[in-house]
Amino acid sequence: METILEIKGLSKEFYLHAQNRLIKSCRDISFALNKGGFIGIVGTSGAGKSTVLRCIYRTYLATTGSVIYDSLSYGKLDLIKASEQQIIHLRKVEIGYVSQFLSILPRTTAKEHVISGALDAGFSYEESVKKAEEMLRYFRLNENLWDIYPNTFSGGEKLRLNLAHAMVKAPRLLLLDEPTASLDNNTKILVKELLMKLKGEGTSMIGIFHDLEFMEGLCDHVYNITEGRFKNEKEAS
Ligand SMILES: Nc1ncnc2c1ncn2[C@@H]1O[C@H](COP(=O)(O)OP(=O)(O)OP(=O)(O)O)[C@@H](O)[C@H]1O
Repeated sequence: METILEIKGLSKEFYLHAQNRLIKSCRDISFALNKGGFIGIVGTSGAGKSTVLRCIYRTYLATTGSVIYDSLSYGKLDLIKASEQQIIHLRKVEIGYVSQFLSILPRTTAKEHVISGALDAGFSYEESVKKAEEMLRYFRLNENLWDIYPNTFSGGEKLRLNLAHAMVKAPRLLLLDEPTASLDNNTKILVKELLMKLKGEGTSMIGIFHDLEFMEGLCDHVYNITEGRFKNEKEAS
C-alpha cells in the first residue's frame, strides 16, 4: 500500500513562561496513513489528540519528529520543515482541516467563505458558486444565513460551514477534529455519508471522534491516545 503521510516520533511541548512550566502534549507519536485510508484517533479529553492534528496542519510547530507528506505539488516533504509559502499553498489546494472553531476572514459571508475555498482549489468562479451552493444546501445551512457574517452562527452552524468549506475542495488529505460535535443525528448522518463518498473518491483522512458509533465502517484503523502516547492499537472491524 502506498502511504500518503508518515509520522515519526512526533512530540509537542509547550513552555508556559508565566508559570515556568513545561507541558508535554503529544509524545513520540508514529503512524502511517495509506492513500485513500482513514485513521481514527480516540482518547480522553486532554490526551493530545488535537495537538497531533494541529502539528500535521502546522498550526503548531512540532518539537521533535517528522511528518512526511507525499504531496502533488512538491513531491515528498516534511511538513514540519516546509516553508510558510509551501504550507499556505498546500492548505489551499491539498490539505483540508475541519474543527468546531470557525476561522474566517472578517467581512466574509458564509457563502463567500465556501466560494473562496473552491476558488483556492482551482475551480472557475461559476463552478465555485455552484459547488458552494450545493455544499451549503447539502449541510442544510439555512439559506437565510448564506449572506450573513458567520461570527454570530451557533456552534452547529459554524461546524457545518467549516465542513462545507473544507469539503467543497475535495482535498487529498482531510484532517477532522471532531467534525460531528454539536450536530444533531440527521446532520451527523449527512457528514458520515459525505465522508464515505470522499473516501470512495480517494481522499485520505485522519479524524478525531468521541462518538464511537459514528466511526463504525469509516475507519480502517483506530488509535487510542493516552497521556500523549498511542496505547493499544486495534484494527477497525
Ligand atoms: N497552545 C497550547 N498551549 C499550552 N498547552 C496546550 C496548548 N494546546 C494544547 N495544550 C495542552 O496539551 C494537552 C493536550 O491538548 P489537546 O487539545 O491536544 O487534547 P485533546 O486530546 O484534543 O483533548 P479534547 O478531547 O478535550 O479536545 C492539554 O493538556 C492541553 O492543555
